[in-house]
Amino acid sequence: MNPVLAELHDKARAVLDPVHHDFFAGGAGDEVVLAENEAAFRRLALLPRVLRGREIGEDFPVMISPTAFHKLAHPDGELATARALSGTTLVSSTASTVPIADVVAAATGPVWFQLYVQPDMAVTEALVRRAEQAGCRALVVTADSPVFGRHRRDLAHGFHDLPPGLAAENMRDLVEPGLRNIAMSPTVSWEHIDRLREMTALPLWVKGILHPQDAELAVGHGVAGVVVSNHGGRQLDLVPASLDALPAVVDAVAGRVPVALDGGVRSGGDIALALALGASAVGIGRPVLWGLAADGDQGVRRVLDVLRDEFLHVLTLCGGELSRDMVVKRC
Ligand SMILES: Cc1cc2nc3c(=O)[nH]c(=O)nc-3n(C[C@H](O)[C@H](O)[C@H](O)COP(=O)(O)O)c2cc1C
Ligand SMILES: CCCCC(=O)C(=O)O
Repeated sequence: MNPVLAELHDKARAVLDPVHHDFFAGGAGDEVVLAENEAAFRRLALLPRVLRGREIGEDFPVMISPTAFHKLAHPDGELATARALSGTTLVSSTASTVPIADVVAAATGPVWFQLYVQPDMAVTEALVRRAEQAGCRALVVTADSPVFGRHRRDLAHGFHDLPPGLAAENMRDLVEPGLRNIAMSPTVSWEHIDRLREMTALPLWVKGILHPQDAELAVGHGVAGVVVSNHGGRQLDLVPASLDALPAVVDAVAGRVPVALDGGVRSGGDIALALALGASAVGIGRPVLWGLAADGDQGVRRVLDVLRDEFLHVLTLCGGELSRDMVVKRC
């Protein structure tokens, strides 16, 4: 892990209510997948190419993955995260504690809207219109959550509601006045993806793909991209590390749409490994929350800056290009 990220996590742990720290840090079940997401990177090595004789560009293929409830981390919540982007894309959660229009207004980079499809499609449509009117550039439908994950740390703390004064603001006054809960439903299907495509011209990504046949289905349903993700180990605690699931999805998609990855990315080297295995970009979840809790927008900026600097350094050391033949197992 990049030491700056470790330092920011230490600082976040010191300032956060332990219940909120554990909400951010925790995973589902025995937290096997949570640990595996990071461990998977340590099992791989990169074989650099040399003497390629080229300067590298400044492209930084990183997005901020959608995470809920930023006001639990910092009083400015998602506004602080949005201010820190300087060109990086923020995927803003349905469960943000700031309305999406305010997130976009504060943003210094593109904002995409992460959508939990609501079984009442009138509610889903109202969310989509809200995201469109706010100026979001894409929708990211989270597909790995037919039901809430069971997070033992939250259950042990009895944490199931936001404290008074905080709410999932995007869920206010949709269809009718008042605040709705975010529903997760096993009835959500590819048919909803088709309906969303008819409903909006925004590019539609699907997040939470692990099985190559689902990647194939996603392409068949006309998505603009897929995100290989296990929700940071917060849903099914039986799945592979997202890095280990990546190559089969990349093969199934075969270049037809971009394939992003999130889960366990903690250094510039991790970004390079994911790209070498075929990811077009990576998403960062918890480290952004640690930066936010430690130091608001400055902390988030620091996370992005150290990852950018480290990634470009690793890329230079690798000869400026990354491909699957450069990845080997450590023995
Ligand atoms: C506290 C927390 C809240 C999250 N909330 C959402 C969410 O609202 N929507 C979503 O699609 N994913 C959510 N995720 C999953 C992240 O988008 C992402 O897949 C995961 O955090 C990536 O792993 P990382 O934290 O190891 O970088 C959440 C993750 C965390 C840690
Ligand atoms: C309704 C909030 C969902 C947040 C989430 O996706 C998570 O905590 O992993």
